[in-house]
Amino acid sequence: MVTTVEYVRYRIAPDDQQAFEKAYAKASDALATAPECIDYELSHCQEEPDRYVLRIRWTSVEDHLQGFREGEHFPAFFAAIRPYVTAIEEMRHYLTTDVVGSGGADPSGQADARPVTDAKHAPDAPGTPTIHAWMGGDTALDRLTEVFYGHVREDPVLAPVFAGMDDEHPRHVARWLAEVFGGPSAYTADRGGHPHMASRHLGRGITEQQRRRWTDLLQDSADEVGLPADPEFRAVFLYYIEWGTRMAVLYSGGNPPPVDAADVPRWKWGQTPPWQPS
Ligand code: HEM
Repeated sequence: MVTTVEYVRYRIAPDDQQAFEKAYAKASDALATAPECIDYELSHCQEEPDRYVLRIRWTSVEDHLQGFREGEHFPAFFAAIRPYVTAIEEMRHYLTTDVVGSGGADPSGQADARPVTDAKHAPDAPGTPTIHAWMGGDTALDRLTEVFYGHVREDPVLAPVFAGMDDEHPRHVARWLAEVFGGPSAYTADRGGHPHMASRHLGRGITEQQRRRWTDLLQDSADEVGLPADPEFRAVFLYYIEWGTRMAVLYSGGNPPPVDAADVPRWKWGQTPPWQPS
């Protein structure tokens, strides 16, 4: 399928690069919720470190220029990146050609590439709502984690593990889950991203019994707050939760994976895209 890809090339001085990346982490909230944006990626040049390339896949050039630019998400996006507009060297739309494919590298051979990142998940079809949007966005996630950690505090298996829990913990986990499920990158921008999340589990020695209770209570809470109950959503939700809790156990154990090895994983619908009447 032919797709519209926008490339924006920037030259950013070393002193401005941290602020630039932070600005884009903020701006990406708008991209993550814009129905015209399929996905995006900001890359930093290895040979010439003052160069960056932003790649955005749009549902069409018109959807970008009319839909997004004239829509509700653009003001926040532009406010974040406005200081860098003069640093743009090229901004163009390209159409993909038939030359596309995967390389010969074996992803499973990159054992240390854990935890998985986008690279292992095929993108959703254009126009598919994000999992985050499907489940009701940040409001639904806040409600979910509030109810869930309420149960955790009362649970004989989990209460001791969370005895020192910060009152803000439910909100932080909600922001993490939002990012995993294709919503805003607030956890990365404000909370330290994957390294912070992973390091919060180090040395905790989470047992299988605790892990299983965590997943059970989260699913009970999903029912209680009325998250969508369709098979496709619940399958992909549990896919992440099962993987995430098992990763938490690995991080909490004696030989944890490196905490800074990855970005926040971005879950896609995969085998079970949402069923929508045609
Ligand atoms: C999908 C599974 C999981 C996710 C997404 C998750 C998410 C998180 C996040 C984002 C934090 C850091 C919050 C912050 O920014 O401060 C955190 C901390 C923590 N997690 Fe997990 N976690 C998962 C599984 C588990 C499991 C299975 C346990 C134990 C049974 C656990 C125990 C803890 C504890 C004790 C903390 C520190 C809480 C505090 O002191 O405030 N996590 N988790």
